[in-house]
Amino acid sequence: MSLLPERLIILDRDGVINQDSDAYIKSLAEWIPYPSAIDAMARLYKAGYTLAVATNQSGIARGYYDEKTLGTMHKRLQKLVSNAGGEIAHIAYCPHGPDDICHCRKPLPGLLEDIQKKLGRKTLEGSWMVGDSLRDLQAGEAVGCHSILVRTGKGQKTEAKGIGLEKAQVFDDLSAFADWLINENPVS
Ligand SMILES: O=P(O)(O)OC[C@@H](O)[C@H]1O[C@@H](OP(=O)(O)O)[C@@H](O)[C@@H](O)[C@@H]1O
Ligand SMILES: [Mg+2]
Ligand SMILES: [Zn+2]
Repeated sequence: MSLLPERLIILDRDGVINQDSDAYIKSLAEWIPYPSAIDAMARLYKAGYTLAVATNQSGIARGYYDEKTLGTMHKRLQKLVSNAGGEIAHIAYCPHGPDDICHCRKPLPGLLEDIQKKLGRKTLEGSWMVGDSLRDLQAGEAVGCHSILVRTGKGQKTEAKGIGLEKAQVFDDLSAFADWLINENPVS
């Protein structure tokens, strides 16, 4: 596994890996992955990238579901990616709500710092943060990540708002970003 920061891709979950909902993703049945995203994760892994996930899960603080249920979603995600030949090195989540004043709720960088520590990285400078919301990109930029906005989930709305996207590259979905990273932008 490469320890080069540019070989680390940190993915937002809802709206990037799986369908999002304004009513939150409250159960395994509601967790519906984008098939092309699972395939893209496996392709990136096979191309030598390390994958991690950083996700806000305020639905826990709001009482919509519990950490056990969230765990079933993440077990399913890990299995799907592993069956496709990939692997997720770490899934970091924030269970808090907006009023909990934690350090891990994006746009704060706490989840990414957790990933950095867990993966034993010196820096995230030059790593990739892929999200559908501005707060995902803000969390990444706070620790020096390249910003990748995808148009799935809330991505089209984020793009239309046009705020804070000066440093972002925009792709239709995770698969299109994977194509670009693997085929057009060979990393040393
Ligand atoms: O996109 P990631 O970070 O993986 O997860 C987002 C979810 O936790 C939920 O985050 C909520 O935001 P608030 O937490 O209520 O501000 C809403 O945007 C929901 O629609 C969304 O499902
Ligand atoms: Mg999202
Ligand atoms: Zn938190």
